[in-house]
Amino acid sequence: MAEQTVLTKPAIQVENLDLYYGQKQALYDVSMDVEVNTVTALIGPSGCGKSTFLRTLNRMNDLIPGVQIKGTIRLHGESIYDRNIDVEMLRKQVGMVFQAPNPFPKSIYDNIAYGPRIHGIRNKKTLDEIVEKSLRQAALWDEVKDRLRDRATGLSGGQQQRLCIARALAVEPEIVLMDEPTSALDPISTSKIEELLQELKNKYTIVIVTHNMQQAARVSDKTAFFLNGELIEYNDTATLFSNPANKKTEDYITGRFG
Ligand SMILES: Nc1ncnc2c1ncn2[C@@H]1O[C@H](COP(=O)(O)OP(=O)(O)OP(=O)(O)O)[C@@H](O)[C@H]1O
Repeated sequence: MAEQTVLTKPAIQVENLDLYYGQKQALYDVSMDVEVNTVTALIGPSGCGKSTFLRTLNRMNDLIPGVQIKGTIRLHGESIYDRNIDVEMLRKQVGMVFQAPNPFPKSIYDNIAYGPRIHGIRNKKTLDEIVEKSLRQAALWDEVKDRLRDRATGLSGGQQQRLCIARALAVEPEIVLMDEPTSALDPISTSKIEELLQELKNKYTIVIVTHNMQQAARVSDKTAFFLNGELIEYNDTATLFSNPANKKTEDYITGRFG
C-alpha cells in the first residue's frame, strides 16, 4: 500500500507584500507561509516592521489613515484584501491580543461574552458554556470561577492578559495574533502565558511578535527575522537560532546589534 502523506496547507500565505504609511514604506516584498497549528515568532529590532506585518494579517492597519498595501495575503486560499471580504468576519477568524492587557471596564463574564453576543449568541446557557470553555483554555478558570461578576480591571496584569486571550478565543478564531503579549508582565505571568501557547497551538495557529529572542526560542516552531521592513530569514526556530543562513540574522541573534 502506498504510504499516505498528509498535506497540511498553510493557514496564511503572504506574497510580495509591500506596505506604505503615506510616502514611507514600512514593509518590502515580504513573502511567507504561516503553517497551521504552529507558533510563529516575528523578531527583529525596534521599528523593523514586526507589528506592522502582524496587523496586515487581520487588516488592523485598515484603521490607520494613509496605509497602502500591495501584494497578496491569503487565508485558506482566499485573498483577505479582496473587495468582497467581510472584515468583521475576518477579525473573528483571525483574533488579536495586544501588548498591554486591555480588558473592557465590565465584569469578567461580560468581557468573554462580549464577542459571542456581538455575533448573535443570546442564550444564557450557551454563553455560560463559552465563558467557561474560553477561560479554561486560557488557564484562568480556576482563578476566577467564583467571581465572574467582578470587574475584570480588578485582576492582576497577568490575569488580565489571560482574560484578553480568553476573550479572543471566545469567538472561536482559527488564528490568534499576539503583539508582545508578555512585555508588560512579570516573569511568572510570562511563563504562564508561554506554557499556555504550547497548549493553544494544538487547536489554533499563533503568530507572536516578541522583542525577546529567548522567548522566541522557547515558544515558537518557526521564526521570522525582520530588518528595516524586509523579511531577512524565515525558518524552523531551532535552525534559525543554531544555524542561521544569513549573516544579518547571525549578527542579530548573537547580539551584535538591535
Ligand atoms: N501609524 C503609523 N504611521 C506612520 N508610520 C508608522 C506607523 N506605525 C509604524 N510606523 C513606522 O513603520 C515602521 C515599522 O514600525 P513597527 O511598529 O511595525 O515596527 P516594530 O518592529 O513592531 O517595532 P517595535 O518593536 O518598536 O514595536 C517604523 O519606522 C515606524 O515608525
